[in-house]
Amino acid sequence: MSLEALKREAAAQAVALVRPGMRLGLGTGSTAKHFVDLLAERVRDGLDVVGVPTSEATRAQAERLGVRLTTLDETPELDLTVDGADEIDGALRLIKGGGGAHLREKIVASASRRMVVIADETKLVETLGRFPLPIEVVSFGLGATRRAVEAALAEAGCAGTLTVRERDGAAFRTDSGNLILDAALGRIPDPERLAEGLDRVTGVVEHGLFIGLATAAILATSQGVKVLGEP
Ligand SMILES: O=C(CO)[C@H](O)[C@H](O)COP(=O)(O)O
Repeated sequence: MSLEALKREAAAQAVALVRPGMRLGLGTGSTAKHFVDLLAERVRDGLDVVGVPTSEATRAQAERLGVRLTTLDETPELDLTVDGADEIDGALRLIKGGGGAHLREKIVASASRRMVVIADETKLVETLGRFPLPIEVVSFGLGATRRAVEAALAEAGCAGTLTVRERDGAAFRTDSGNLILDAALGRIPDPERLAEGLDRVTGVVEHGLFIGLATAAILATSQGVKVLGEP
């Protein structure tokens, strides 16, 4: 099976968890895109749900496909968020933000009773950190924020380089207009400690470590679907 087929399979399993009347968080990325596609098919068949998109890209896709949308202002509590991830460990800790949407993704997941991660098997790791950790920062004071982030990384036993994310030769801007520092660390020995350290840095808007948020992960493998946690 191709990677794309595995992602779609994980998305299909997650769509099966959706019940009429649910308030959903709609994730961002290529795997979450399959989920929104498949959800829209069920909506066309009469399923009544409402969703909060985690990015402008997901908003555009859901609107185009006729999935009814709301906001966290109108609907501050959600039943289920389904989203992809860049890395998942056995304790359901995640790295997210490869698409630069982790700020809204974390807000939406935090407002949700359950967060189910969908991914292909390549995302499951022993130790987080092979994927560069995205850290969203405000552009004002970037040099000082960068130094404070480096100190937080060192304090948490991480070594590596920080790169300002670019796209098409210019600094990448998130949906909220901020910059992203990608931290290439190789491994993160203590994700909780690093998350706490980064949370304390003024100028950091949000980082891509999701700890204690995912309640389950649906991982599509070439041998079938593997589920971690309680979906
Ligand atoms: O966190 C994300 C976006 O900010 C995505 O969920 C993550 O990058 C995974 O994307 P994909 O399903 O395309 O591999």
